[in-house]
Amino acid sequence: MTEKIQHALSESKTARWIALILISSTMFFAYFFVDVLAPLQELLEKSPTFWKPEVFGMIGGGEFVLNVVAGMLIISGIILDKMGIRFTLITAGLTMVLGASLKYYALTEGFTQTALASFLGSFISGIPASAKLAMAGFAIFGVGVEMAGITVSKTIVKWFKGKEMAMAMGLEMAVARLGVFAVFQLSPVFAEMGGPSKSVLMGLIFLCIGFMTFFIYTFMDRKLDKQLGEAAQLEPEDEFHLSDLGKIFTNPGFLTIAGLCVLFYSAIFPFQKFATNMLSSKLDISLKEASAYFSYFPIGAGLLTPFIGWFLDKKGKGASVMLYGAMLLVVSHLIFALVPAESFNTAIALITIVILGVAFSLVPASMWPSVPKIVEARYLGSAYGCIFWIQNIGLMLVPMLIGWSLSASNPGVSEQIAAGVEGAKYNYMVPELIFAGFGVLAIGLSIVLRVVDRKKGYGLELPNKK
Ligand SMILES: C[C@H](NC(=O)[C@@H](N)CCCCN)C(=O)O
Repeated sequence: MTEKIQHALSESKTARWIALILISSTMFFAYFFVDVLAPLQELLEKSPTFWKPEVFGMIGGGEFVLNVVAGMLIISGIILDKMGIRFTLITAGLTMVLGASLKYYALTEGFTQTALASFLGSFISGIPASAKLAMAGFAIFGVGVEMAGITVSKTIVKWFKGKEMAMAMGLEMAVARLGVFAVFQLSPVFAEMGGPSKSVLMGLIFLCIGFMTFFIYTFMDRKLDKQLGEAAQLEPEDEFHLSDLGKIFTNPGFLTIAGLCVLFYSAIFPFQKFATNMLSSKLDISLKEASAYFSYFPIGAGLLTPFIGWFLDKKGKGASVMLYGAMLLVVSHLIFALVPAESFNTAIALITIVILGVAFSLVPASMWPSVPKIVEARYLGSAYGCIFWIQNIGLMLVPMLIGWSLSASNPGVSEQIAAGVEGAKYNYMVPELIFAGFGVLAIGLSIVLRVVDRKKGYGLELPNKK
């Protein structure tokens, strides 16, 4: 058995990194598709789609609906543990392509002529038929992309456990964040060639390439399992059972990390949706300029993440790194909230974005490689699924909370903006204080995590590399 493991494909550095490149490429295309409409809000408000900002926001949240409400993320985790990595990667890839195709079809001219369009337009008239179908497609895509996310995490653990695990996870996230950067640069260019549907079509084509890289990876996965032979086969008592969900939800380490995850990411991903407008209001610059400043946030954070991962593999200190990340999160949101617009300038904005970017590298780099240390391998997929599920609840609800708080703390401003009043803009102090509040709670949970780690001996402060 030991000999088999010694000769396994995963012991070859080249093979491990090729496996990582293949699965990370899919995540690049997947994250590209997630935000493909984000830079096109203004275009979509016009003919032929006529999507109002609320409709646009609702479609953004649609990504998480099936995962949260129908519990699809928990089901995805169970599928992963029961059916294995290859089956789940293919299912996730096909689900993403199916959902993306529906979203594309919703934006085509052909769809407007169909009976389905007439039917979808016959109820809730405030939401156009195209938006309803696009939201359904995005919800299906959302199931696929989150299923892909948990499967990729489990795959990295399979190849890199005891080796460069955190660095590999950091690199995968870096590649995914490059996808976000790429879409902010390219989607407007594609839209200039043929409207939003062209951008979505390009995103769909990219996803098909991503499906191919997942597919190619499955051959490596099969080979690795074959080489490991019975070493890879679980004993009957090692198989996943539904009752393991109970073990996950009563594990104090899991509960603390899941709480930390929802609080931290609620102050990052929903913030990304409002950041351009916030910077443009506070710095009194155009949306285009503000968006250009902010596009460096995901790429900067992404580039730093593998280095933090490398440090965690060598030196450990994962739980402490999560605490420092939460602290930086609070500092940056407090600067955005409390520095008055008169004193806020480009330099302060950039420094604050850098601080937030560092937080966005520290926490993900240390959080995801910590999960295999707190749960057993046989239900690792379900544990990732459950954490993502809890996180998705926040990602679905927080944008609504922020939108509501923005309107409530700026009475009459949206009407002025709609009426084209010169100089009308939002003050983001209250939403920013809410984001900072999530950070304060995350600091509290990071401290709890260090205590739980010491008590239970998870080894979160130990290096990953043996
Ligand atoms: C690895 C981690 N991914 C997630 O947290 C996903 N559940 C959410 C992705 C949302 C994309 N709009 C990450 O990217 O840090």
